[in-house]
Amino acid sequence: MNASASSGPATDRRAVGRGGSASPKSIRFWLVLLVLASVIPPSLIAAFLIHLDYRHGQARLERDAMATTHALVAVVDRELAGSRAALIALASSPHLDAHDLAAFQSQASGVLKDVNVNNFVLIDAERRQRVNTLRPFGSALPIERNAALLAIFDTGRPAVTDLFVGPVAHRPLMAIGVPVQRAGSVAYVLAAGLWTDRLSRALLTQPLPEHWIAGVYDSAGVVVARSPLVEHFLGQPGPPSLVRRMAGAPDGWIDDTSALDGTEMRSYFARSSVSNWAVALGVPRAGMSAELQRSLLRLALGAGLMLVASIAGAWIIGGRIARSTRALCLPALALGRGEAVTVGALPLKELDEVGSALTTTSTLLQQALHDAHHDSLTGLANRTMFEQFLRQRIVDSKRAGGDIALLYIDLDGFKAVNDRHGHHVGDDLLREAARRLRANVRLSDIAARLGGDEFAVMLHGTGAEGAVTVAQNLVGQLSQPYGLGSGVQSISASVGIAVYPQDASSAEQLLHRADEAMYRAKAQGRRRYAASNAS
Ligand SMILES: Nc1nc2c(ncn2[C@@H]2O[C@H](COP(=O)(O)OP(=O)(O)OP(=O)(O)O)[C@@H](O)[C@H]2O)c(=O)[nH]1
Repeated sequence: MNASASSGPATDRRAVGRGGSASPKSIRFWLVLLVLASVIPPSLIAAFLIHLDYRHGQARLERDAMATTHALVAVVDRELAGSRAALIALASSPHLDAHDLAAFQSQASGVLKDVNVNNFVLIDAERRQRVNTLRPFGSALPIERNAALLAIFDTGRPAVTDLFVGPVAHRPLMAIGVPVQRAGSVAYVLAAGLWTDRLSRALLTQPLPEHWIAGVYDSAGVVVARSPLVEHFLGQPGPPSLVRRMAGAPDGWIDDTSALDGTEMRSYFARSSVSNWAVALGVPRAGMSAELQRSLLRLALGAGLMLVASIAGAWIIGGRIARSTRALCLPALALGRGEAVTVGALPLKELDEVGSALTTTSTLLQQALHDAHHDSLTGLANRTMFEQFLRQRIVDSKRAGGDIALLYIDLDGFKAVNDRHGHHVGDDLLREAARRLRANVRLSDIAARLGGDEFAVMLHGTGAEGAVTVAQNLVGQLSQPYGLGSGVQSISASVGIAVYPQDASSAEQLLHRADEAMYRAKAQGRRRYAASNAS
């Protein structure tokens, strides 16, 4: 960018003055604001949508977990139902009708191979175990003490025991008992013993998500089966809050229960209608919100990075815009002082357009200034400009010394050219006279058209003697024939000479003296020069 500027922007700004007291914000401020407005609201909306999605996911998970719990109950029930069917079939054995218990044991042992039962026990009304397939027939067998099985003699209805340690098996097991009805009363209770690892294995085969815990609890809330780690928890009472909750509802869920291994869980549970046992499905609470936290963290990181990158970008772009904008200040101020301004290419289109506008305005202004100070016909300085120059030169001369000679020139017989050949020929003659004037003085001298057919030349650093020489030459040059229009025009010129400081002390006086001298030359017969009276 090129711009001529003689004083700093601060001075000019003071000179121009600014209205209003609120300080305007920088382009960087607005760009950063734009970035914040573009990044933060969408990020908040995204966070809200993620949270909404999480809530939907939670609801879905709850439905899935509840459905899985019921499915696990069905698994347990299926296990028990299979055993009960085998029991009912066996209870109708003809060997029992015949009280042939040896044959019955043999039959029961045969059935064991085909059903998911570990042993059969036959209990008589005296509470004695009469058959136990774990022992050969005839072995000494204990008195049955399991209350749930013994109650069948009174209720006549099948029953499922809680977990107990079998007196023959010597291990934790559960049992299903059915009545063996003979002659309208319960003659025997036939029970099937089930090792609980069968249930745990059944739980293990369920496709549960990682860290989910499935547990089967008997009616007393004792762990009957568990997946995983049943070996650590079998026979232990379940978490008290869960056991209490399970006792009060057929199904549901409970928060804040601690699993037996200490994990914070949300536990979903459902009760089996067959056994009065319950199945609980523990879902770690940490896992439930971890995905939400991860998503929100990812979003926050992404938004943060985007924010930092965008603000950095806005800062850089804002800086470029600000620099380019400020680069227009000096040319604009120079333009205000009337100086010629040329603004080079700028990196931003709009600012480049402003720069071009400044250059164009400067060109127009220079043209207007030129027009205001020059004669439009001849291109010479006009009277206004000539007088300004003259005054300035006299000021300079007063300080630094030196003569200024002023030649006042008037064409002789010009009116006749106009009258005879028309104004356009007169104009051409004036233009040619101006050209001859310019051509016959130094570049440092100033030639002007003062009006009509009157011209003036200011000779800087020239005294009376030099002025006479120039005047003589100009009379000769301007009096040469002018080949214009249809013919050759012959006119002449009269020149008056006045010299500063001997003839005048001011610009006006000097002009006046030269004008007087010019009239004297006319009076003396034209085509000549005359010097001021004072010299
Ligand atoms: N063509 C033309 N004529 C002009 C212009 N300005 C003034 N004039 C004419 O120039 C003439 C000047 O008048 P004078 O100075 O009396 O004419 P002159 O014949 O030179 O008279 P003397 O100076 O006494 O010799 C007038 O007729 C004006 O109309 C112009 O721009 N163009």
